[in-house]
Amino acid sequence: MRVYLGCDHAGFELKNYLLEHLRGGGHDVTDLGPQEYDAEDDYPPFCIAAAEAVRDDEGSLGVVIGGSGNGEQMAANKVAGIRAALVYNRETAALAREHNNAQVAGIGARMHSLEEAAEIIDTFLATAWSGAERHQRRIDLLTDYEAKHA
Ligand SMILES: O=C(CO)[C@H](O)[C@H](O)COP(=O)(O)O
Repeated sequence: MRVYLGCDHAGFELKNYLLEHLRGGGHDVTDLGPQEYDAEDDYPPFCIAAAEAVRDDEGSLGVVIGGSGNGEQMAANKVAGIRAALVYNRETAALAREHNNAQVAGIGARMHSLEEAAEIIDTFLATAWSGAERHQRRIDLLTDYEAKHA
């Protein structure tokens, strides 16, 4: 799986942990930064860059990481066509793929151990979109709204 990562200072350690963990698991992982720890940095540019990379690479997935994952998920969702879901356990990670066909997971590094976060992200990456008609219908309604703002 091609995977794009972005974070802020609060997610920096987990981002680097996931980079090694996912590469060790055979994933093709691209780090959209930051490359250096900066306690004053801001998550939007890094998370938007990760979401844009996913948008431009059909079939890839992204992970955006912060303290809570909330703002990171919001940033990713600003990229047209991207569905980013906050994942906080294995079930929400699986449902984000099965029901929402989310291409990006947001996760809070302050909410989990490194190992637990890696398990959640492993689940997100390993779970397939169900393709169920009712879920596609709901996604289509979101896509329509995004296109028309009405
Ligand atoms: O989770 C986040 C956004 O949703 C950020 O990582 C968090 O707000 C950073 O906080 P601070 O600047 O106090 O370290």
